[in-house]
Amino acid sequence: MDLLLNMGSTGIENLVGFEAQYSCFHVDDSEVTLNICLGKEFSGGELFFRGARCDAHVNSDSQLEEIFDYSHVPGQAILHSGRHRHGAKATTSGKRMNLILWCRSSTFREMIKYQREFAGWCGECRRKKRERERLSIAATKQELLKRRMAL
Ligand SMILES: O=C(O)CCC(=O)C(=O)O
Ligand SMILES: [Fe+2]
Repeated sequence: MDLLLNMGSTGIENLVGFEAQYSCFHVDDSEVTLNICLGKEFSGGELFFRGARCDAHVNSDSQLEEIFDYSHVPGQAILHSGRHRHGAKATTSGKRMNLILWCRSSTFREMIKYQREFAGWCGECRRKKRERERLSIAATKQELLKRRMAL
């Protein structure tokens, strides 16, 4: 969500559209993806999301709270960050037709190279930052305890 909000101001200058064709786990070459379910009668084909990641962490594990599945509804669309790792499960019966629109912004791609605070949208960057803070607090507590004992 952070990524979607942050890119709002940069504008989209490039749109790529195609019919859904792959189901493997991936990130899109887009800032934002619009996935429109055109129908028809089908079962299966659920989307599964496993957390947004920057290039450095694209293969890292998912945390439990990042696991999210979505069942397509004909006539409805889903908007997601291109960096949100996802895939589509197999269609188990019928025919599913989805129109995918990749919205790209080269301005946004440049900005995230230089603006460190944008790293907050990557779940793994956030997790590592929290871990560093936890270790630093633990070390400070330990140090204070040692000093008190030495008095
Ligand atoms: O609905 C699908 O089969 C493709 C899903 C996908 O890759 C996307 O929404 O970006
Ligand atoms: Fe995709």
